[in-house]
Amino acid sequence: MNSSKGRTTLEVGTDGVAIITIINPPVNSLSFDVLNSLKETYEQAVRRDDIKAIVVTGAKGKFSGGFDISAFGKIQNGTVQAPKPGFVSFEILCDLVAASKKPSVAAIDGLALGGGLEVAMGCHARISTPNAQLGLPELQLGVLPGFGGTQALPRLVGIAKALEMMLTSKPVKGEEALRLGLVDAVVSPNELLNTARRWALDILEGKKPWVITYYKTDKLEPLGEAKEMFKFARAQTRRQAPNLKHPLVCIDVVEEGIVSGARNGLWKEAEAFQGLLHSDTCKSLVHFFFAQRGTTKVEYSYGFFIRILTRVLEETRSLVPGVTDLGLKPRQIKKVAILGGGLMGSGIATALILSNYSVVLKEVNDKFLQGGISRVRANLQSRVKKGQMSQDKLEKTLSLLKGALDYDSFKDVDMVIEAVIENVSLKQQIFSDLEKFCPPHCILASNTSTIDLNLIGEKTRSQDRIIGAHFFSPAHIMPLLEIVRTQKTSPQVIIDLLDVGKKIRKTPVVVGNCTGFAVNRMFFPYTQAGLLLVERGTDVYQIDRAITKFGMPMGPFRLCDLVGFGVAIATGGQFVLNFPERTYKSMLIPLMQDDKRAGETTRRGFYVYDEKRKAKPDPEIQKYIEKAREMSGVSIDPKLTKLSDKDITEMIFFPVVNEACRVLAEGIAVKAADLDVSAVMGMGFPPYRGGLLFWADSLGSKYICSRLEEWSKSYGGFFKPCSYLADRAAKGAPLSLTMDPAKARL
Ligand SMILES: C[C@H](O)CC(=O)SCCNC(=O)CCNC(=O)[C@H](O)C(C)(C)COP(=O)(O)OP(=O)(O)OC[C@H]1O[C@@H](n2cnc3c(N)ncnc32)[C@H](O)[C@@H]1OP(=O)(O)O
Repeated sequence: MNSSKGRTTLEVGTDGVAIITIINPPVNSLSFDVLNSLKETYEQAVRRDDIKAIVVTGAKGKFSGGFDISAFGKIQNGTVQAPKPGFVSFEILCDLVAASKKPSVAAIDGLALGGGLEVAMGCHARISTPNAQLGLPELQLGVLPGFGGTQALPRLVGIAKALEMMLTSKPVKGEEALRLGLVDAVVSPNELLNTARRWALDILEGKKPWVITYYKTDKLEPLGEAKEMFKFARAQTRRQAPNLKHPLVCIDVVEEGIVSGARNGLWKEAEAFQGLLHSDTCKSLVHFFFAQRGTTKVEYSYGFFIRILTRVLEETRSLVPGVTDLGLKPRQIKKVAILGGGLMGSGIATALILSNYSVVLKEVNDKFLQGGISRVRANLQSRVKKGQMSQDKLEKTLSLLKGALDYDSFKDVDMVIEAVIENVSLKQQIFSDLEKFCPPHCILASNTSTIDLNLIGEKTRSQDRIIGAHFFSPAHIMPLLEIVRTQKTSPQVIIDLLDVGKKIRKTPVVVGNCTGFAVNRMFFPYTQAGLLLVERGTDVYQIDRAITKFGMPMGPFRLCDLVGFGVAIATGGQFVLNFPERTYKSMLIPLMQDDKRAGETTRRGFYVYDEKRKAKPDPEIQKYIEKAREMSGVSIDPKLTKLSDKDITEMIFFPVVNEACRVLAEGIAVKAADLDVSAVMGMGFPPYRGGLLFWADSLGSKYICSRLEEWSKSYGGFFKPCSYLADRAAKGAPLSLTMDPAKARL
């Protein structure tokens, strides 16, 4: 079939129980080699007279993370041939494992996800540890469970719970799995194998039930009730994910099995899996899966190498090039100080204490300090309200937070994150103070979203430990962390912050130092394109509708209302200053702000808001648009008043793609995939489109460039394609093609 990796082993004990172990580090994924080996080993176990019963488990405390996702791409591009439909679900799990005359028990520790759980469900019983995670997350990859999971899970836990687990992709832990009937017992890791062996023998001896999952019916809801559940699930899916087909296909497949029996369901599952595997959605989501895991691999870049080497020579210090390929180990960060208890500072403090870091929160006076601590408490309280945390745990977590009004407690901190207002001289003063009061190993991070880090650290001699830690609001919820490194930031400091980022469950992306870094650079043209179109006659609300239909959580105008016009104007100012040639200077937002329409907080912006914060279009905004149009000296363009949704999407997003190309060309990001992750996690770009540049490449650089050129002739330099984009379009090359590494700014 193919030359993938991994294997299974077979070991027989004196009790006549064979232990089949899946071995394929790091997560024991089910490569074709593993699956073939599993089949062979099982056949052997069934054949051998010295074997009475079978236990399946995974090596090193992990059952299995599911089908090998790296094989998806190989099947899609034809380098590997997919096994025939039903090879795993019928041939291995149904006809070999489940139908065997020897009982099988799955011993589950760590992960049993996707295909991993499907293998376990093929067995006659399952024993797990309390911390094991069991789930079918295939929908997150644009496919459905393809090893029989659509039929097995409803038969073990009921249709309603099975649909929930598949549609949300959320795993359950051992205890909940036991309550649901997904596992038969929960034991500690060191009792796991012995319990499973004994259980298998008990089945053989008739002391425990011999259950074939696919024939089970006791958990299935009656047909009438089931039909209602399918109807409800479809309606909810259409509402929540209108652009996605595969969740609906999954519901159809589950229904087929309920209406026509598990074998028919399994056939439909096998066919549907093959079809979905080749969909654009699956290709995009698989790309995103690996892009997300690739952000922490910040490897050697030639430009960086030269600079570091030069520095080594200059400073005769032994520094080594690269970042994550240097063999450096993250240092242990125990105590972190945060300066500023506003929205950002309190959010960052919340994220840190939730991951057991000791935090000192410093403010300028007691009133502000108490305000900051209350915000942290409120953040935690909302978790209690949602049932994600007990009140007891809240108090324990909060005890990790100490308040401070001076620098006395900074003498043993390992990292400081400054999160005060965006004022250069204030930040410079703070960083000189930090240099005095913090120990020499302490990392000095700033949460600035726009200011140049070299400027912030100008008055210190600690440039090598100054780094940007750019969180997104609300910091305890948003998953992205931009780690901004200057040319002087030491690799060790980057490694340390990457480690903290992962520990607080963020996706860290390392970027270079410039105004707006990566995410805000890409966000800027998003709003600007909206303003340009509106001044020339496109309807505000049609723009927002088209963009939401494309898959963004909200359009540019609803977003402006949410962040507030004050922030929009302040960041806009930075861009006008730094990139004047491509900034569209509209007075629309300042005009509205002058009239105390400043967004959601004032309950009026581009929309009006009721007490429940529900947004409603407001015809009154027309007067501001007319005034802004007059001030810009532009007139309505009839073509722009009747744009299709597709045209709107392209006119808003192609300038964003253009800016992303500049960010790549300048070496602010090292790889296109990092920008894909940043766009999804920082901007809300739909992951099922694979990220900004992956999506752009699906349309083609030539097409994007020609449209931008056409618009730039009619509407000015804002649309002018940058040389990186124009160059790739001329060559017919993808935008994600690796740049010349010598230009990297990292
Ligand atoms: C037919 C079937 O129904 C279809 C399927 O089974 S599809 C697969 C279903 N399984 C999944 O979706 C699980 C995907 N994996 C995950 O969610 C997470 O990796 C995890 C929860 C297993 C582990 O998370 P975490 O500990 O944070 O480690 P993480 O960095 O994500 O992964 C560790 C490594 O394992 C790899 N990996 C994880 N799951 C994998 C899989 N199923 N196949 C191949 N590689 C996998 C990751 O790419 C990463 O590789 P790297 O070190 O080279 O970057």
